Amino acid sequence: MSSDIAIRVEHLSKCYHIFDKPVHRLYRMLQRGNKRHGREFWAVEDVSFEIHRGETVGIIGRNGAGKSTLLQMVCGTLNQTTGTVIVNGKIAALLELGAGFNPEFTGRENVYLAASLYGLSTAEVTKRFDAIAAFADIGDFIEQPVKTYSSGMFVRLAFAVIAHVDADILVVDEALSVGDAYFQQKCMRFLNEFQRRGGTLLFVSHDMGTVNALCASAILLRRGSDGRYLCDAGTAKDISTIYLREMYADRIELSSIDAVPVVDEPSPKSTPDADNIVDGPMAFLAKSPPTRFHASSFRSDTEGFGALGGIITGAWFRGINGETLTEFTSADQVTLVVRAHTYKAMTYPAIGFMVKDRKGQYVLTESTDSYLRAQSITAPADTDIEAEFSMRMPNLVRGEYTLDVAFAEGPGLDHVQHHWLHDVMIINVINNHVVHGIAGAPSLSVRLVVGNAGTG
Ligand SMILES: Nc1ncnc2c1ncn2[C@@H]1O[C@H](COP(=O)(O)OP(=O)(O)OP(=O)(O)O)[C@@H](O)[C@H]1O
Repeated sequence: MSSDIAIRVEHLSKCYHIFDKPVHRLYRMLQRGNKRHGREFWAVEDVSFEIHRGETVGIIGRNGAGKSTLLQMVCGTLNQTTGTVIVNGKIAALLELGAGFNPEFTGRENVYLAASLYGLSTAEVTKRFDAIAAFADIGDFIEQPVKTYSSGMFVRLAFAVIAHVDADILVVDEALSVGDAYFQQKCMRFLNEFQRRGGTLLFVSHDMGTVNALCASAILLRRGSDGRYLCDAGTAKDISTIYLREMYADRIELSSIDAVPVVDEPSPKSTPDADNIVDGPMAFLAKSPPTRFHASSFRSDTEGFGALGGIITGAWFRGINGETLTEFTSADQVTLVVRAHTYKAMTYPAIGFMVKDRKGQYVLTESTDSYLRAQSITAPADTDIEAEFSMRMPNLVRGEYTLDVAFAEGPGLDHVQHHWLHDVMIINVINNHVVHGIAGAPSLSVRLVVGNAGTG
């Protein structure tokens, strides 16, 4: 196999035997495969593809499409019925909660057990144990049997192990990333670094935004309308477009079958809300509902880096009366204050912030640098500096976000990063009307004119 191929799958299939009653499985075993009992179910059929080293590939398909079955065969934890899998390099996977763990063993014992399955010697695990425990960050639970763990703790420990076994290929099911926002950001940083070092990543996801953000290419598994099993590979953009098109095509079919004419509801014409009627009987105007935000307090014990000529010491949202805000909306004028402290005299001190979504993508960033560069600001040693960013927050899609803050010195790209702190604050966004993309348009009003469209 060419040395730049990490995985080659050829005509791979998996057939399960389904039995209506448990006893039928026994009959079949006793009668050496007599097919009278049970029936065959092909979970994966005649799949072929190649993945190059260093590629990040999204594995997509609806529930039951065969993603886990395929990847378990790729990882060697499930035998195929037919076909071949060739893997070039060490592969580690986070596909099933608790796979490779013994529930009766403690977290520590399971680290040794799981890492040994990836070929690490006891001495090698001992050398890495502290780093694994620090990554998992589950405190004293590391000495408890894993059967007492929450699913979040399981994932933390399992991810910590696969992050420390020097895998060349990682297989991660996004559905298992059930950790909190801090842990999720830690995993995303690890995966970004793994990609940067040339690792090959297979990422199972149902979220096309994530697939497009993380992956260059994707593989789509499904059964066609004629019942044939299909596997398409291509760019993430093309494959996610096929997936969404097919999913919505099905929904349109369903809704047209299910649609029942509604006769009792008032027609738009008779809507009694006079505020909605602007000009003419068929024009409707609505105000965009504000998005609600909840901001946690500042946390300084998070991961960070920098030359430490100064440090970030605080960050909070402030209202127009100077009060600290934990709850606000997109309609409110708010100020994000970021405070730093200098340990040395600085020329051009600059402070910036970045709001990240759960996948680690920056959705909102700002810095004092581009606004204040011309003003040649200096700051003596041992001084507090505050940056104030006054704004209205955009209508971000519902979810959990985190805030990174950074303190640098020097203009533009020619700067020293003194302190970059990850995830100093969690920002929860409650938005019931924006469901796609990153944010809703900052609409002043939304109007629908029925009948006279185009007349002004
Ligand atoms: N041990 C088994 N015996 C019989 N059928 C099985 C077995 N394991 C999986 N299947 C079936 O194989 C099909 C593919 O399952 P698989 O778990 O691979 O799908 P998936 O794409 O990973 O789904 P999801 O997105 O829900 O995790 C499903 O119809 C499932 O019911």
